[in-house]
Amino acid sequence: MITGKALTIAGSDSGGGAGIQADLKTFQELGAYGMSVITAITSQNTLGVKDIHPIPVEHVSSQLEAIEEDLRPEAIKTGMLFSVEIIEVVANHIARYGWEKVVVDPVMIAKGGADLLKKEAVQALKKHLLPLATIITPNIPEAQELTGKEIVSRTDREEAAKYLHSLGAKGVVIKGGHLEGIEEPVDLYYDGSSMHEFKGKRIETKQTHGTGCTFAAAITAQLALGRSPFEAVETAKAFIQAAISHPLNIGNGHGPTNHWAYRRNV
Ligand SMILES: Nc1ncnc2c1ncn2[C@@H]1O[C@H](COP(=O)(O)OP(=O)(O)OP(=O)(O)O)[C@@H](O)[C@H]1O
Ligand SMILES: Cc1ncc(CO)c(N)n1
Repeated sequence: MITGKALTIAGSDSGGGAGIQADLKTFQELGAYGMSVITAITSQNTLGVKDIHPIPVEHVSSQLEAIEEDLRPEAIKTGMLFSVEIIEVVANHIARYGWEKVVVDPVMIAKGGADLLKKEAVQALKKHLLPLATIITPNIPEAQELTGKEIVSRTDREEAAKYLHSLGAKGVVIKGGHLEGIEEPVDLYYDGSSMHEFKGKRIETKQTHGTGCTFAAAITAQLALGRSPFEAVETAKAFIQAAISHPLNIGNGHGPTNHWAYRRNV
């Protein structure tokens, strides 16, 4: 029976626009039951990240165990994982428990420039987590980091998607929020056999804090509710478009997106 239990394994954003908070709000809006494993606590607002407190690995591990014991998730999402140790413990548990429908958002750098993943942890993410991914959702700078190649053209994006698929990710979405010189924010989706472009309408705004988290969380909620990966990405694109199009205008920096805009159809 599908009950829509969705788990986010990510960092806490005290400002509420990204990380665990964005994920849980998105799960709720899309009708999934939200659960969380917190990997790090960030002191953060729309102006930037002030401090990061990683959670000891033993406690990341015990959160994962508590969930498996009683509330087996139907889809999971990983966000900020911060260190090699946390990546290893998360990947080990996912593999051991046989958790399926895994959305990997390879969070690396916050909008203000803070490192949310240590540089040396990129290899661990590729080695341990990518092979478990149902869908990986890098933005352009993350895709460049994961492939070691500059990404400018559509062909570059296609090659990056194919490379990440060859490392074990069943589906790859190269997000287009950072595409320069291209008017529309096109997200390229590759499922191992065909490429599909999900097109959006670019909104000129600073209110884009947590867009990546929200997008990946929407995919996760849809997978937890039994939708196909294609349908999940399609709905996530509509969800993030609505969330960016109806800004809340709070905070003095990169404000959060509006998580309730999609459901309330404003
Ligand atoms: N200005 C914009 N207007 C419309 N859609 C956008 C805009 N910016 C990003 N998007 C969309 O939002 C989603 C997230 O993409 P983006 O590339 O911004 O992720 P990200 O860089 O990982 O976000 P973050 O690191 O802030 O959480 C994608 O579907 C992208 O196309
Ligand atoms: C905790 C957290 N995760 C992810 C991001 C990326 O948006 C952020 N700024 N903070």
